[in-house]
Amino acid sequence: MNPPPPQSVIYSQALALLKTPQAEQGYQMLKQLADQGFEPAQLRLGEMFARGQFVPRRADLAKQYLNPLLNQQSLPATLLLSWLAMEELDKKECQRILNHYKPPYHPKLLHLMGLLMISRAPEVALDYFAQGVAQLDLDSSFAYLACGQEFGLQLDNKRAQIAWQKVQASHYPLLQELKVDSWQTIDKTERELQPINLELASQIGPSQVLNHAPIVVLTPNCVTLAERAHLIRLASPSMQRAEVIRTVGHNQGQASNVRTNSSMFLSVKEKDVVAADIEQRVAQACHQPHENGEPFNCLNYQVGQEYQYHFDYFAEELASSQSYLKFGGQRVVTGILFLNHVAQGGETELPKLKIKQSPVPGAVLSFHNVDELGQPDERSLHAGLPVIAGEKWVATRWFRANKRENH
Ligand SMILES: O=C(O)CCC(=O)C(=O)O
Ligand SMILES: [Fe+2]
Repeated sequence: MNPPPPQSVIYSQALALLKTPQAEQGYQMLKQLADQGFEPAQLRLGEMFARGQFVPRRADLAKQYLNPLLNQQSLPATLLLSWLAMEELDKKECQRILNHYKPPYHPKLLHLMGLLMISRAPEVALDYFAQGVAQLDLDSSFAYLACGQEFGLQLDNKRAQIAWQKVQASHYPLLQELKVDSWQTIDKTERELQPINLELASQIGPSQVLNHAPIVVLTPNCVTLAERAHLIRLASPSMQRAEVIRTVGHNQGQASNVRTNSSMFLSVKEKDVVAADIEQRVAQACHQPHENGEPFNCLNYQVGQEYQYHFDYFAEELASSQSYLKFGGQRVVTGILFLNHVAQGGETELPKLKIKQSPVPGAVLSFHNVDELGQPDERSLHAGLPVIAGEKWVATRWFRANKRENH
């Protein structure tokens, strides 16, 4: 009798089957391997349940498969578990997972841990980025310089030089926001990394009220330069010509002249622990429950591109709106996070309220799309005006009336 094929062979067969009509068989093979303790299968199944690939999304099952891998110092398991914890607003658990991973740290982890700390304790974040720079990591290099600049921190001469060489040779987003002569550099001795502490207070605001009834608010300083660059980097690979869900006379999801920019939802496929953290800050700035929010819709406008006057609420008279309304109800509040400085044009205009807001990098503009009775409010009419010079990046979050079931 032939010996059974090695686990790695069964594993490859199972993965191949997932993409065929025999997906169920592939899933059962994976499950068996995972239950036998085969780590690649545990990781793959954990990721499938975390992201809802091939199977319905189930955070509890994802955790069941991924948690044992923490003891093996698995980087992907650490990243997935910390992202799930952050999505569930469980900062303590996120902290526990990240601190479970012991040095030497992977540069990707150093970068993400730094980003999680930057708006809470920038000097702690800087130490994480510095170690990423020592490993010649591009993301950490940008974040090191950006963090030093934004918070007026002193950088190590050698590290700053290495980081600058690295980013200069790349097309890093927001590179032009780095001001080469603004870093204070000295020779610094290496400091030990402090454990991640996500409970430190993070300050948002104070907000500026642009209109009282209906309320329109601008909240500056919600997101740092390094975080803005990170969001753009996450969104970039999947940007495509924007689709407008509902425009009268257009089929749902069809590309439209109302909106000439490109867009993507930063949903479970692209999201990471940092994006999940920033989502929560936007919810805070909009005074809305995080659970009611859709994932970020990231928009990019090149010169001449715009998003013409429109409403964000679902028009109840349209049949297509009913399916959107079923999961969470109406889009009651819009929060627009400005990700960069636009050289000219690109203002967000609410013409009925006489508001024309130029993008303020890192700020959130929020307004209500419904009135006190929850009915669509036409005063929320708005547009993203054409970009005249430069380009424009925003990340929009729409908050529903209720919790969204299928996040
Ligand atoms: O880009 C803007 O200023 C407006 C974006 C917008 O209206 C939206 O995302 O719904
Ligand atoms: Fe809008």
